This record gives sequence, C-alpha cells and structure tokens, in this order.
Amino acid sequence: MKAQNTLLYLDGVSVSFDGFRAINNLSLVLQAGEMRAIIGPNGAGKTTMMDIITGKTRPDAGDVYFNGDVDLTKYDEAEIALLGIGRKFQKPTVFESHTVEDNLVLALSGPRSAFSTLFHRQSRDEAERIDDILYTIRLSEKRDWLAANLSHGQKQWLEIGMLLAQDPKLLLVDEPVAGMTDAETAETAKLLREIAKTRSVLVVEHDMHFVRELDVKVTCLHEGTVLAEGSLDFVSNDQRVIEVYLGR
Ligand SMILES: Nc1ncnc2c1ncn2[C@@H]1O[C@H](COP(=O)(O)OP(=O)(O)OP(=O)(O)O)[C@@H](O)[C@H]1O
Repeated sequence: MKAQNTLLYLDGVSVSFDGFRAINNLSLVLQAGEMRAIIGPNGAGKTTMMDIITGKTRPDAGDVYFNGDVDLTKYDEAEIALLGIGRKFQKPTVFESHTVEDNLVLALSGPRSAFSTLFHRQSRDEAERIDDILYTIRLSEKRDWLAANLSHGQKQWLEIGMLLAQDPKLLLVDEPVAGMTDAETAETAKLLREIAKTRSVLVVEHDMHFVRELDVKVTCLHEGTVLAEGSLDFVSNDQRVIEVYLGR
C-alpha cells in the first residue's frame, strides 16, 4: 500500500458541509521526521484538514492513514490523541493558576486526577522529562512562575511543552506565532525545528517571515485542495498562489 513508510497519508479526501465542499479531493503525504508548513487564504480548508486528521470531522470520501497502516477514519478524537497525534489550537489554554512546572506535570500524567498528580512524588524519569521539556520550550528559568505571569509567546511555548509531555509522533500546530513579538516568532521557528528532529510537525501559519525561517516544504491549500507544493520560493512564485493568497 502507498501509505507504507509515511507518517501521515491523505489521499482523495473530501468533506462537504450542507453541500459546500470544504475539502475537495485533498492529498497530502508527510514522512516520519518531516515538518511541513501549510499556507493558504481564509476558508482554504486548513482547519478542516486538521479536524479530519484528529477525528473531529469525518471525511465523506478518501483515505487517511497514520504511521503507515493505521486508518484514522476508524478512530474517534480521544483514540487518535492516544495514537500519538497532538494538536495545538491557536489560543493557548494553559492552567493560569498553576506553575509552569505543574502544567507540565499535569500534562505528563494523562488521565490521573489533578490532585493526585500534583501530590504524588515524581519519579526520576518524570523529573528528567520535565527538565528536558522545560529546556526545549525555553522556560527552565521560569519553572516556578505562575503560568498567568508568562507572556503570550511563553504561554504558547508552555502549551507546546504540554503536548510534548504526551510524546506525540505528530504535532499539529495552528498559527503558533499570531500575536507574538518578532523575537518570540524567531525563537518559535528555532524551537519547532528542534522538536521536528524527533517527531513530525504540521504547522498552519499566515506569517510568511516565520514560514521562511522554518525552512521546510510548503503546501498551499485553496478551495479544499492542494494548489502548490514545494520550497517556499517555488510556491510563492506560483502565479495562482500569488493571485489567491500572497498578492492580496
Ligand atoms: N462545521 C462547518 N459547517 C459549515 N461550514 C464549515 C464548517 N467548517 C468549515 N466550514 C467551511 O469550510 C471552509 C473551510 O474552512 P476552514 O476553517 O477549514 O478554512 P481555513 O483554511 O482554516 O481558514 P482560516 O485561515 O480562516 O482559518 C470555509 O468556507 C468554512 O466556512
């Protein structure tokens, strides 16, 4: 089967809402260890594509395979999260009244209750993982801070850290740098590149400076299908991409 050796394989995927085709014969292949940037105008179907991958929306037609032969259309949202697909929505949803570290402890624990999680003794393994994640998300020095006191960008990093605590094979990240300072945006590109050394990442983003800094293959969606795919230079020189998106 074609999906073999791919981390994510979408082929001929379509979905309609009240007769409107939000996703139209969409095909996209992501290799293990690959980071991909998804661009495209409002309404292109970027969010709907993520909804299909995470099981929030069922496609009307097409194949959606994860990790080679796992047919994602057969699983619900909770099962897909457990299979190793983590999703970060645009707005950060950290626990503001907990410390940075406790946010990660809670994320690491999965189904355990918040109370027993915060009061059980961390194993050395857990403590090491938390140290590693804090280092990756640039928050080692702020581990004792209340999440409420972090900047917007730092909250986004913390939420990425909370996803990392669940050790996903694939991370879906929706507009991570919206509202960030230029310095935070540049740091986020570095951070995601580091994360992508050990797992695959799909990033939806409108900020082209940031996409350039990611330095990865780009897929431009339009009207629910792939309009152009390749390097950012290749895609941004495509006349149709300029017409529907970049030239606006
Ligand atoms: N549940 C739904 N019911 C009806 N229409 C929907 C639904 N979800 C999405 N759509 C429509 O499908 C199209 C694709 O929307 P989607 O949100 O996936 O685009 P997008 O590329 O993520 O846009 P943006 O950049 O604005 O986030 C839009 O026209 C949207 O109105």
